Amino acid sequence: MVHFSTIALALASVLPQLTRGAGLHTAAVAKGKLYFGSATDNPELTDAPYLAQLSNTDDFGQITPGNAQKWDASEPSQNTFSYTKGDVIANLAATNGQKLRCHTLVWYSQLPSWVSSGSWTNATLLAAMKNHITNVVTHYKGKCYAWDVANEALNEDGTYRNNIFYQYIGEAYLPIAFATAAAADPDAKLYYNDYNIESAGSKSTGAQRIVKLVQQYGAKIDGVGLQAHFIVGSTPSQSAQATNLAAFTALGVDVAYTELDIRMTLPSTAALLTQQSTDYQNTVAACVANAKCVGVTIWDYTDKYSWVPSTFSGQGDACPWDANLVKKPAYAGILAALGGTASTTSTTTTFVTTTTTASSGGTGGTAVPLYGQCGGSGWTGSTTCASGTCKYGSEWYSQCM
Ligand SMILES: O[C@@H]1[C@@H](O)[C@H](O[C@@H]2CO[C@@H](O[C@@H]3CO[C@@H](O[C@@H]4CO[C@@H](O)[C@H](O)[C@H]4O)[C@H](O)[C@H]3O)[C@H](O)[C@H]2O)OC[C@H]1O
Repeated sequence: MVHFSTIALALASVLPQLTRGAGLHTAAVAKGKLYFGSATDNPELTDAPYLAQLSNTDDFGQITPGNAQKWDASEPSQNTFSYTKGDVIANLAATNGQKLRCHTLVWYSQLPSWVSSGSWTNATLLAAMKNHITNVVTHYKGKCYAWDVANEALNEDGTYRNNIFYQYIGEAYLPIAFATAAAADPDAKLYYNDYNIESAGSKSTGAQRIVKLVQQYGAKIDGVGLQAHFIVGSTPSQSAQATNLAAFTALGVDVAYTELDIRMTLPSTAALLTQQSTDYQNTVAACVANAKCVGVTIWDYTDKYSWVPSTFSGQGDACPWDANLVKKPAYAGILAALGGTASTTSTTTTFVTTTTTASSGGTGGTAVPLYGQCGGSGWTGSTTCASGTCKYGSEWYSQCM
């Protein structure tokens, strides 16, 4: 049996576009994207190994605060602003040289009770919303690559969610929110962000309607964030996602996957992990194929800190790194979509996958996946792939070369 590294070296010598040893962000940039990133949250930043990997700019060129900038955190009582937690993550991004995606200004959830249960009129809620946006965006002015200005304004059928803002202000709250954010930080990219808009349908059409509404109002909207909280085996196909992305970008806005994770019903199996890898690969490949898809953010990188188990009972293992910070097959799927190749670090298993041409000239051609260097933390059994199989947890893999 020929060891995979022999094959990889041979291919690399005739395939000049291979990006040897690139991590996710490095590979994404090589594909013309601005970043590959991860959400994070303040409590987990005390976990040194977690923080080290989050700060690894080969994998992550952008971070997003998962909770620290939400209304309940940033303005817990009216006109009293709290930026301590958000500043920790903004400063981490600056220290690491990572972009910061800022999340989120106007959302029906995680509102302080003074907003959600307040006694409002059209004028008072409008003033409170504008005051919130102006203060928060001004505080972070110059630090946010992008703001999720409005989050989850739609029902599944594409109609407006009957949130407190819609009740008192009507649909105008959306363009007013965008205009207010633009006035406070003209350089930040301003996004509408939602889930279940990743393939064509009523909700995606509703999000396109919001883009046009904001544009018709004369306010700035730069992009649409597709959260992409997917389920293993039910993730939209690459072509369905590509078609959907094109419908947004035809409106003149950027797109980004902003909260990607792909959960499964536990316990995980080798088959589920393999399907999860395929689902991640298809999603990232859809972004790669659209020139106006600027990047992909995963909603935290490790199962150790994923929001999924606490929200969806019996489900989890949604991230590309497991709870021991070991890369799962999903990592290889993402890297394959980004055209990256493998490296091996001293602390984690890294998969070898490349998608490139088989022609000596290096143009055009067929995808050539190279799977799996077995070995490293989490792997047992044949850790060198010498026998053609290796074991992760209780499951054997047969993709080793
Ligand atoms: O610590 C966590 C935060 O991480 C968490 O962040 C939010 C998570 O996602 C966004 O909001 C959720 C999006 O998914 C919705 O459920 C969907 C229901 O339809 C299904 O088909 C789909 O697969 C599901 O994803 C949730 O209902 C939303 O809450 C939001 O943008 C993030 O801020 O927030 C809670 C904290 O405890």
